[in-house]
Amino acid sequence: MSALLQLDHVGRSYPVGGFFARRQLQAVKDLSFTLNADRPEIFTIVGESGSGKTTTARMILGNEVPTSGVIRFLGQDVAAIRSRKDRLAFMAKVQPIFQNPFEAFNPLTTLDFYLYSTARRFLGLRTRAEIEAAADKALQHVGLSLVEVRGRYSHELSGGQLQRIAVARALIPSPKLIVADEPVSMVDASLRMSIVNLFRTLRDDLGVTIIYITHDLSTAYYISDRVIIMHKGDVIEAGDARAVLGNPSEDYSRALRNAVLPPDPVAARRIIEARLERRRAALTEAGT
Ligand SMILES: Nc1ncnc2c1ncn2[C@@H]1O[C@H](COP(=O)(O)OP(=O)(O)OP(=O)(O)O)[C@@H](O)[C@H]1O
Repeated sequence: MSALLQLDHVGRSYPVGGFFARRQLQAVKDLSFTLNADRPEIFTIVGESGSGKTTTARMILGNEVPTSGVIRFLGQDVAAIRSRKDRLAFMAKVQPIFQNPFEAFNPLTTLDFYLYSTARRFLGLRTRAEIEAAADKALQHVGLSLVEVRGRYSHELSGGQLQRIAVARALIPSPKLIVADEPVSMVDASLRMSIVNLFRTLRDDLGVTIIYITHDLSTAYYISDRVIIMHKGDVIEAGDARAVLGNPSEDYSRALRNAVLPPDPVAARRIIEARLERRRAALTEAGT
């Protein structure tokens, strides 16, 4: 078996109470797992708030360096990637999807711009026709098309549609791994299943492995192949998703149920409205 991603006794601690303080908060403790390069899967990390999920995602994406252990992507130590060229090559293969699609896109920039600039940056495309073809192809994979998206702004679309566009953008460089950190918690409950179903399609049709990070036990149960459950930085359960999530032990299943975030599209809208307002005010003040 060749490993796509290997976490080998990975830990991450932070000083508590100031930089020179002796106490450390162990956000992630001794985490090990391997994703197989030959078998795309949906690998889910479930856990209540503060259990270390986002810290793990940030380390896998190379945005945070482990304080112990090593993360290897296709055999390469992620923390040791230094040059701009190597970093770009890594980012092409490992793409993130973030929680809040309303924050991922600048409200004053049309959405097609993000797709075009990703195609230019990662694929090195230069002509308008090539760039548009790459954007359209990626959008088709998520059930959209360039005709539907061209010239539109984030506030014109729902959270579910925006998250699809975020997935399309991530697909442009043909990644091997997508790290999706709470990708449906800001999406209307009725649209969540369609987004997680999309992850299945990406796994099956494009051979992309997905690391799906969530509080949401129902979508986790529905789409995951394997799951780990984290609690205060530790993995307290790991294995086949049906076995682990179908039969969780009392304590943590209760803790997780309590931790499930309500769908909050209203809050997401409020964030975007406030950002738009701030930008409009700044533009007016600058006299433009
Ligand atoms: N940069 C940092 N400095 C100090 N402590 C941090 C930092 N990042 C995370 N932590 C702490 O590490 C712990 C794990 O945080 P993390 O964000 O990884 O958890 P999580 O499971 O993703 O939670 P949530 O679902 O609320 O995002 C928390 O106690 C958090 O406060």
